[in-house]
Amino acid sequence: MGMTIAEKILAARSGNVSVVPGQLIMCDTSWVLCHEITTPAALRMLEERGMDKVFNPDQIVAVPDHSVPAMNIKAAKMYQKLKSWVHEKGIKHFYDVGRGGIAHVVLENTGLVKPGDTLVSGDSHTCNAGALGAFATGVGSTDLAGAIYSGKVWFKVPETMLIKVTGKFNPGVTPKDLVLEVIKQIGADGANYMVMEWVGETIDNLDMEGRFTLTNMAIEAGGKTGIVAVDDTTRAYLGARGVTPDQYTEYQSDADAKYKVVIEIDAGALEPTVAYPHIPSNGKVAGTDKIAVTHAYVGSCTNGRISDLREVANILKGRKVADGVQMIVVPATQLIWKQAAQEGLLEIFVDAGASVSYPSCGACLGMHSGVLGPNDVCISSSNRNFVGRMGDPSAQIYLASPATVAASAVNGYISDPRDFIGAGSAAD
Ligand SMILES: CC(C)[C@H](C(=O)O)[C@@H](O)C(=O)O
Ligand code: SF4
Repeated sequence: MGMTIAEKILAARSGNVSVVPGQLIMCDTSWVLCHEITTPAALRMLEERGMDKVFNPDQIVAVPDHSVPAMNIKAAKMYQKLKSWVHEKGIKHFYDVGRGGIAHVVLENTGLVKPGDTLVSGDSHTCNAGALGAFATGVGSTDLAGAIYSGKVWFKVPETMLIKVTGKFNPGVTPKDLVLEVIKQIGADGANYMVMEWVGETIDNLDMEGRFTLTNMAIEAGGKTGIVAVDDTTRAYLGARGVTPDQYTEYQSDADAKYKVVIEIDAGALEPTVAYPHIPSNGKVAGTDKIAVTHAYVGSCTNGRISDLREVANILKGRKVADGVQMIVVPATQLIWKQAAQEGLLEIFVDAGASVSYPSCGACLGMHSGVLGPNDVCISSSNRNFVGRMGDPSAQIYLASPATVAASAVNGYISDPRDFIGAGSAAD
């Protein structure tokens, strides 16, 4: 029987000729990604059992990102725990504060995770790396501890959902709008424990940044991970990071692979979409209701990349953030921060009256640098709008593309970015 890309990777990494959905397998993990929030608990589990070792320090990547630079003593201690472990175990892929940023985005750029690899981390957005044709997923602290110790992790082989996307994005419509529309259609549990495999001419024409936005949000539909097959775009992206095809294995889904669900989307019919509180599946067309905002947030592992910042700058250039709106822009990594500075984007943000923050998760999950107060209303380019996600439980979070966030920041209420851009900009 034919297999999907994900099934082929899981078969290869578990030493099986083939696997079928539902099968329990023990897999080798190519990479374990560690940040300072969930790794300390995993390390404590290992220490308490006298199992304080790592399977291979060279297959572990450590990036403190959520609560850095530390905003309180507790956060400082978690950071210290990660850092001292990294030094003790000789983990060389360590992207310290000032050298990294948001772990998932840092990882994209390192060239470490390659097509055909397996990656686990104690973070639900690990699915981000699936855009590279890898099987990447978040696990709990116990499985994380097991992976750190043994380099192995068990999985129930997931079913796969096929998402076929055809047509061309209209100006002002972006991959974020596509993924919000898919989640709206299938629901926040619509892909429960499934791999979301993205195919079709629209995906073929999409750059890697856009693909990462799609795979990143698989978890918001309950997905085990998202995945995109390797093509020339992937090869070129990896090539630019010094990774050549002889260093990885490309898998493609068989023509007779079995899919649990197939959905089809016409990208040309998409509109800028906003997920209303308090669930990412609550999408409506941007500008449907005139909702005043107090905060506008551009950042996160979903949409804090250079192309996102360029879209924001396109709209903010020569304009001002509305009075009464606090706009925060967070380039996802140090490299992106530097590139944005070189391209003059940071200056555009500052001239518009936006605050530019240092690379971290920060306000995305309400930890620091922009925590929302009672009844605040935030339009955010991140991925979750749950109650209390960014601060006070009475705050309202609306999710959208960076372009929609920028348009809303300028108007002071949730707005359609197409009102700000002519044909041929933003998504082109
Ligand atoms: C803190 C971490 C465990 C969490 C996750 O797993 O996703 C965070 O990154 C988030 O986005 O909510
Ligand atoms: S940026 Fe937000 S969603 Fe991404 S890992 Fe950090 S907290 Fe989680």
